[in-house]
Parts: sequence; C-alpha cells; structure tokens
Amino acid sequence: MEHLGIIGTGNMGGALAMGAGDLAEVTLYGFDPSSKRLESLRAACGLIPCAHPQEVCQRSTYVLLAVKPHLVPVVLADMREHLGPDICLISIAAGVTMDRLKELTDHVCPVIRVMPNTPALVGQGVFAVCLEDEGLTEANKTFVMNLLGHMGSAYELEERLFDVFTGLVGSGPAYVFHFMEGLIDAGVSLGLGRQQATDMVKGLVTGSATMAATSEMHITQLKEMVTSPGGTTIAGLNELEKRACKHALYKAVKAAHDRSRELG
Ligand SMILES: NC(=O)C1=CN([C@@H]2O[C@H](COP(=O)(O)OP(=O)(O)OC[C@H]3O[C@@H](n4cnc5c(N)ncnc54)[C@H](O)[C@@H]3O)[C@@H](O)[C@H]2O)C=CC1
Ligand SMILES: O=C(O)[C@@H]1CCC=N1
Repeated sequence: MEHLGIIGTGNMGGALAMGAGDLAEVTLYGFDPSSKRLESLRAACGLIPCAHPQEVCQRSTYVLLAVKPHLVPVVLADMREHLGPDICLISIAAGVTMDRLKELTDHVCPVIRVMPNTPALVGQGVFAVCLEDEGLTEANKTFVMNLLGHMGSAYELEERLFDVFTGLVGSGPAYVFHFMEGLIDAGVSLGLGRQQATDMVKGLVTGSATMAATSEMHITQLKEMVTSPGGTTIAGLNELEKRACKHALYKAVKAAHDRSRELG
C-alpha cells in the first residue's frame, strides 16, 4: 500500500485525487486551507483530510504539491523539516524547475516534476514526467508512471521540453474549450438554439477526436476526407486561414511557453 498526500486540492490537485481515489493500492491524504474542498474529496474519493502540510508529510510516502507556482517556496519552507529520503516529492507547478525544487527542499528528498492536464478528471489526462533526479528509485518511477497511466497517458519527457509541453498540453484543454465556445457562438449567430448548438459541437469535437485517435489515417488525410473540391468546407477553411488561424495557435502556445519560463 502506498500513501499519497496532496498539498493543494484545487482544480488540478482535486482532479488527481479523484483519479487516484479508485486505486486499491493507494491511500490518499490531503491538505488545503479550504476545508470545504477537503470534505468534498473525502466524500467523492475517500481522501483523508489532514490538519496541516506537516501531517501530510508524516503520513505519506509520496507528496504531490499542487499549489500555485508562487506559493511553492512558502509551502516547501513549511514542509521542509518533515521531508526526507523516504518521501518522494511530486510537483505539478507550472514553470518551477527541478533545480529550484531541489534547492527549496535542501536536496533531502527525491523529486519528480510532472505536468498534467485537466482531462485527468475523466481518465484521459496527458502527462509529462521528468525522471531526471538521480535519487529516484525504480520503485518511485514505476509508482508514478503507473499512477498517472491510470488517469490517462504518461510520457517521460526531458525537462528542457517542459515549457513546450506546458504551453501545448497543460494549457491545451482551455484552447479546445475556447474553440468550442467560438463554434457554439457561430451556430447561435446563424440561428441554432444555444443548447442545440452546444450538444452538436460536443458531438462534433468528440467524434473528430475519436477519429483522430483511432484512425490509421494521418490528420491531414482526415481533413481532406471532409473537404470536397469547390465545396463548403474549403470555403470555411479559407476563411480560417485568411485570419492566420494556425499562426494564432502557434502564438498562443508560444505565449504560454514563455509564461511558463517566467513562472520558473
Ligand atoms: N489547472 C490546470 O489545468 C493545471 C494546473 N497546473 C498547476 O497546478 C497547480 C495548481 O493549479 P490549480 O489547481 O489550477 O489552482 P487552484 O487555485 O484551483 O488550486 C490551488 C489550491 O491550493 C490551495 N492552497 C492555497 N494556499 C495553500 C497552502 N499554503 N497550502 C496548501 N494549499 C494551498 C488553494 O486553496 C487551492 O485549493 C499550479 O501550480 C499550476 O501551475 C498544472 C497543469 C494544469
Ligand atoms: O494556466 C496555468 O498556469 C496552469 C498551468 C497549465 C495549465 N494551467
């Protein structure tokens, strides 16, 4: 049985608690200043609330840090005395590097840096995992890859690519929802009811994503399948590219990448 403590049970910490909660071999602990969050996770996934971060450290073999990046130094300073070689620290804070995490923990415990995304909540997260700390055991690596694999797809990734992954995949669900919102508004503008348009766009995105995930065909071939010569789709695609849609996506990912660097 492994003991996993989560410090900060907001959007992402909460999503990971929910994902880990149904693993028989994991007991979950958590601390958050919001007792409401802790109580709702106790009811939803059996997380055991702790009175302070130190108690989480005392009860856990893995401690997952899921507070906002600017709070990482403060929270680690509080926990520092209770960390040691038998606790593996997992940080999901955007931008906070391995070097910084090692420095903030005085190099007393092994550290794993992870970048998740919110579809973890429905078992379809995509995770980058940095396993570069030489103090990690094979058991640490296996535990974390299995834990995250249970909530989606976990990829071991060199730390130098973490800002790219954060800008693309960590932030990515928001781009997809923004795109969906735009399509729904377009449908409403042209006369569909909002609920009708919402249901239709959800079906559109789920169906297209399933095709992309399961088809043998390349993404470009899937696009060509829809695009009849002289037809409706090419007329729509031409409008998107007149507005440099692909370039806008590049700029969005680049801005998020740059912000991830700054946060570090
Ligand atoms: N939301 C997302 O999609 C993703 C977030 N992340 C990272 O996850 C971390 C958390 O982000 P969110 O969950 O979005 O933020 P959030 O604001 O939803 O959650 C943060 C939680 O930390 C708690 N907290 C505040 N002070 C604390 C303290 N001193 N000790 C313990 N807990 C404290 C808050 O009450 C809150 O529940 C950030 O570092 C972010 O970079 C990473 C990938 C995706
Ligand atoms: O917006 C953020 O800073 C966090 C990190 C990746 C997704 N959400």
